[in-house]
Formats: sequence, structure tokens, C-alpha cells
Amino acid sequence: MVDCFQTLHTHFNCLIYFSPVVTQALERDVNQANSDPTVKAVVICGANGKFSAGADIRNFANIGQSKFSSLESVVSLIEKSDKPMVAAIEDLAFGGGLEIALGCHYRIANMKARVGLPEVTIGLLPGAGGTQRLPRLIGVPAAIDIITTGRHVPATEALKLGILDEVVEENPIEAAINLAQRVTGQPLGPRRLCLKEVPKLPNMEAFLDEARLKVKKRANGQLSPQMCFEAVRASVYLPFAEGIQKEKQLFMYLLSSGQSKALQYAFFAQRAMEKWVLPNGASWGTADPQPVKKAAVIGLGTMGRGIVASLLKAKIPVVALEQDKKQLEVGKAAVMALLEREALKMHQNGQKPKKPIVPHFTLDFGALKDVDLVIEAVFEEIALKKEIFHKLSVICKPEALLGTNTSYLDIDEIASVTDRPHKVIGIHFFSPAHIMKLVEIIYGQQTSPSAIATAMSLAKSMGKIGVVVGNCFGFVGNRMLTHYYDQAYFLIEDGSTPEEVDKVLQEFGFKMGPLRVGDLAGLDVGWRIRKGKGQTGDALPPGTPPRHRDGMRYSPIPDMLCEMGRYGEKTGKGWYLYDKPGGKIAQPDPWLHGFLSDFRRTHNITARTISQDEILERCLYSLANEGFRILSDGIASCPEAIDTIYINGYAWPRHTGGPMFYTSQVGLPKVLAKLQEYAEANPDIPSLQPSPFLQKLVALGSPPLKEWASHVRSQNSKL
Ligand SMILES: CC/C=C\C=C\CC(=O)SCCNC(=O)CCNC(=O)[C@H](O)C(C)(C)COP(=O)(O)OP(=O)(O)OC[C@H]1O[C@@H](n2cnc3c(N)ncnc32)[C@H](O)[C@@H]1OP(=O)(O)O
Repeated sequence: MVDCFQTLHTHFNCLIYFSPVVTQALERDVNQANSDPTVKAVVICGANGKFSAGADIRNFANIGQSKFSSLESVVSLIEKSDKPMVAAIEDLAFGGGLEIALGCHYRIANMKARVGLPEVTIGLLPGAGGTQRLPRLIGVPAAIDIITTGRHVPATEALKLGILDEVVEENPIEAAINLAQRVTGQPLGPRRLCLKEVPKLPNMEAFLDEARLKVKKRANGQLSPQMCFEAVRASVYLPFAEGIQKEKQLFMYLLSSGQSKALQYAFFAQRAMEKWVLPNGASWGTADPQPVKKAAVIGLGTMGRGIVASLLKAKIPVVALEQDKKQLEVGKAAVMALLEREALKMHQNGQKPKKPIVPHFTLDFGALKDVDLVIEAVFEEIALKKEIFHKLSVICKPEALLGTNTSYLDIDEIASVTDRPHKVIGIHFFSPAHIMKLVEIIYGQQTSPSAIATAMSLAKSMGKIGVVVGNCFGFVGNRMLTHYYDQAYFLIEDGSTPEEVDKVLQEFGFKMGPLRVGDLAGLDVGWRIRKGKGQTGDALPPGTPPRHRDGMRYSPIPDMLCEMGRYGEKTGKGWYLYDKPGGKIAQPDPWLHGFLSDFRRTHNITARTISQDEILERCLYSLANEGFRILSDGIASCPEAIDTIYINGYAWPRHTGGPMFYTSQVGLPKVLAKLQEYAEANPDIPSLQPSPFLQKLVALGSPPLKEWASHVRSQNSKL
């Protein structure tokens, strides 16, 4: 990593993610350069076209304090050197990598480089002086922004901010050597960040108070953004050396917190999804993705519009089809408005908006004859979907992949009406589809590995995270979610208010609780699904007890709200009262509280005071309990898949690692005991009965989460 100007040729190939061994080697080489009189200046660069992405975070939690301290002392050694030290940043300088560059006296990067301090995203803070040097270099507001968000800063912005001294078109090493030659002999004092004052603000105190509140609000219970803020704040009030001590103290606090463990787990869990393997052994190694040069989307409702935008983002031309002229006009206007908003957003973020490819809007199914992929996004009605898929199998070319954006329905049933069940696959987006990162890729009994590879590769090109799952009602995410919502409804029947339930889940870390989310998504969505299942509406057999279905407890309250036209935000009332239809300001609704009291009276329910613990445990443990069933059914291949789905599709608070990781941290015996307790108290709620797989894990002594998949004996793959 160290290269020299003129005589020193020590050059060690630093891995993009460095270890304590690399830190030691860097220290040795800097010392050598310092003591070699023939060396006039040093250029620090990376190997293989990259500067550094920071420390290797595998097994981070096991590294002792001394190893972290040693990086700061090497940065300090670089900074104190009497010879000019120049960082030549190729492509990226993140985390400890940027901290090393901040220790250098000059920094040069190539045009496409990005720099940043992403430690906050893995539950930490920059612990090698970054929180003390960056504010001295670029001022407190910009440093707070970069350090508390962990965002990647493009080279051009970094130049404007003053993080970089120069940006060059190509290889920065050459330019760094030239710079080193130019500055040799000039005083280095003014270039040492540790000696600089933090730039003053006229209203520093007030600015920091406001910034602290903003960071806390955005953090939603995550500690690292708040500790990052406190470390930067220390740079304002403490001398450099004391600021470094404060940074170290806060870093060690975060390192030992459960949150950093959870966030690092989530980081690797997400990346593991890329390497899908089916129970029959199929994987990237055995399946080639088909090229998708042209795609079609059927249905331009909310989901269809977002899917069109996502495909266009991946530069795939799209045929957008609707069933009638009016729907097509409405859909077209909405898609164009969405594309304009996206372009404006890019412009505001300083990015150059690309000229959008305008979709081909049509009513004509014949326009689909040459597409490589269709994604159907019509209403969740199996008969409608089957009709469309039958048509597609007649019109589309034989090699075209037929995808459905269903969120619940049976992929095999849909495939059964086509001439190519091996090319039928679920591609389940999450709303808003152009923003949410998750895509569940669902394989049916006959879906080919190549179809899976194509869908996974498509997800990546749209900038999304694909997770391969098996076929069952609701797949992974929605199958688990049903139990979470059921508990919320039952708790409300038994005496809680929607506000109490939401508050508990918000305090856990969700941005919104289940009832508020229900109002946002539209209560009619679930109502239509329950009607489709015959749980409510015309298909309900006469004489069905109002609060039971097939002998199991059922809450009719959400159906009753919909029957009264209370669909949530869009109608101005649902679980909450809104300022107007489509309004965002939710207020507790006295009418609803009265309605709940009447409901309890009608059904002889004596309202009881329900503790916050019971609300949390019943909602979260019942959801995770279904996760254990999903694992033993082979619908998800590992707990990491479930957690990645929940974090990226359901806004599960990342700093708790996802439902399965969270359960592992609470302790499986405790979760099992609580489920047993709640199941006994509610014998008509079978979803509270602990899953046999959870019981098995506890009987096995609660092995670590990474071993759970190996304990699934009866994989019930649908392939
Ligand atoms: C001795 C300790 C002293 C000092 C401590 C200093 C603090 C730090 O530096 S903490 C680390 C800060 N850096 C980061 O958080 C960067 C994390 N990585 C990323 O953001 C991205 O990986 C990326 C660098 C932007 C590259 O993205 P992309 O091109 O999309 O590749 P990925 O799929 O994300 O990653 C490829 C591959 O690398 C593994 N990996 C990524 N980062 C790390 C890491 N920091 N440590 C170990 N491994 C890492 C990732 O898991 C992938 O592995 P596969 O096995 O190929 O899945």
C-alpha cells in the first residue's frame, strides 16, 4: 500500500479490506520511509485499482481494543511524518481507508472514486481519528452529515467539500507523485489536521442542539448515528488528543453493543442472498441467466407503475399494457409523473439525470410477442391471473420468461395454464416498487434454475436484493406478516387501542406500527385477500361465527372498517382519523374507540389492560414462530433469508438484525416459554403454538443461528 517517490519501493498489496496484519505492515513501511534519508516523500496507494474499503469486518467483534487503537496510531504516525505523505485514492476510500487518507498531508483521487465513513451503517463510528479530523477539514455540518449517514461521497463533491485536494481523470498515482514532487520542502504544519482548529460557526451551540435532535429522530433507536454525532461534537469542545480519547470510548461502547453485531450480521446476510442454492443443488454454477433486452409489465396500478420505473432504471425498454383505454391513460400519466419525479430527485442530489427511455404504452397484447420477460401486476385474483397467463403462453415467444408480481397466490396454479411452467416464476416487488430494495423470487415446482438465475440477475440490474424462496400462500414475508397482524387485531379486541399497539412497535424501532402501516397501504388490500379466501364477504357460509373461522380465532374488525368505507389514509379514516382523504396527519379517532367499546360489549369481551411486553412479544414472537415453520418447510433456505426479507421489504429495524436474529438474541428458550404461555391463554390461536422446529432447536441446546439451516431435516422443496 505504501509506494514512494524516488527511492522507496516498498509496496505491499493491501487487500481491499484490511486486517490488523496490514495495519502493522503499513506502520513498518512508514517508519522505514521516515528513517530512510533517500526518501523525500511517500505516496500511499492501494493495490488492484482500489485504495481501500476499510477494515475487514468479518469477526470484527472478536478484535481487541489494542488492534483498533493501532490504526489510529498509524494514522497519527503518517500525519506526524516530516516527509510529505500523499494519498492516491483509486475508486474508493471508505472507513479506515479514508481515515488513513485523512492522516496524509494531501489527497488525490480519480474522477469515479467515492469516499466515505460508512461505519455508522455497521453499528460503529470511525475509530481511527475520523470523527476528529474530518470536522477540522470540512467543518462540523458537512462532517455530521457524512459521518452520521455513512453515505458515499462522489469525488467531485469531495473536492468541493475539501476532502480531496485534486481530482484527476484517470490513475491518480501519477498525479500524486507529481504533487509529492511539487510540495517537497514546503511546511507540513498547515497540512496536519490534528493541528487545525474546527471551523467556527456563529451559532455553533444552537446548530448542534438542532442537529442532535435531527440525528436522534432519524436514528429511530439505532445507537451508532447518535454516538457518531457525539464524537463529532467532541471535536468542537475538546482539544484533539482528548477528542481522540472520547472517540475511542464511544467506539468501544458501540463495538460491545448488540446493535453493531446485528448490523454486521445484516450486512453479510444480505450479501449471502446473492449466492442462492436450491435444495436440489441448482445455483449460479449450474444455471445461466437469459438476457432481458425487452420486458413488459401488465397492469399499471401502483405496483405496475413502480415496476416499470425499476425496469427503466436498469435501462430495459418496457411495453406497458393495460386492459382499457381509461386505465391506460391514468397509468401512463402516473408513470410519466413518477419518471419526472425520479429525474428531479437525481438532479437535486447533484446527479446527472439520464434521458429516460419512454415505455411503449399499449392495450394490444400482440405488442408482447417479442419481449424476453413479462411481469404481470394485476389484481390479486387467481382467475384473472390465470386468464392472462394462458393468453401470454399463446402470444409470447417460447423462450420468454413469465413473471407474476403476486404477493400471495400459488405459482404452480398460475403456471398450470401455460405451455411453459418451467418459465413461470414469482417476482414479488414491495411497495413502492421503484424504491423498496427487496424482491422475493419464488420458484414453483417446475420453475427452471435458469429462470431463477434470470430473475436474480434482473433484480441486481434494477439495484434490488433478490431473495429466492419457495412457493406457499404468502411466500415468506406475507406468510409471517399475517400472524403479526392477527395478534395486533386480537390485542385490540382484548383491550388495547391502535395507538398503544403502534407505540410499542415504534419504540421497538419500526418507523410505523402495524395499524398505521395498514392505513397507509389501504385496508381494502387485505379485505380483498380475505374475501378471496372466503373468510368474509358473500362467500362466507351462513352461520359462520363472527369471531372464528375453521375453529380458529378471527377478528372481523378490519372487515367491518372496510364495509364502512374506512380504507385508511386514502379515505381519510381507518384505524386513525386523517386531516383529509389522502392526508398524512393521523390522529386517534374517538369514533373508533367508541366502536371498539361497542364491539367488545356485543361479543362479551371484558377489556383488560395489556402490558407493553405482551404486545411486543405476541406480535414479534408469533411472526418469528412462523419463520421457524417456514425454515422447516424449506420455503426459506436459511434464517438470513428471512431477516434480509424483513429488513428490506418490511422496514424491520436493521439494528435488531431481523426477526430470526432478534429471536436468537432474546434467547430461544425464552421465546419458546413465552409462546407456550400465550398459547395456553389463547387456545383458539394456533399460530401461538410454538413451532416444532423452534422446540427442536431448544431441545438441541439452542445452537447459534448460522447452524439452524443444518438442523432442518425434512426439507420440503417445491422443486
Ligand atoms: C483493524 C481494525 C482497525 C480499524 C477499523 C476501521 C473501521 C472500518 O474500516 S469499518 C469498515 C468500513 N467499511 C465498510 O463498511 C465498507 C463495507 N463494504 C461496502 O460498503 C461494499 O462492500 C463496497 C465496498 C461499497 C463494495 O460494494 P459492492 O461492489 O457492491 O460489493 P459487495 O457485494 O458489497 O462486497 C463484495 C464482497 O466483499 C465482502 N465485503 C464487503 N465489505 C467488507 C468488509 N468491510 N469486510 C469484509 N468483507 C467485506 C462482501 O461480503 C462480499 O463478499 P462475498 O463473499 O463476495 O459475498
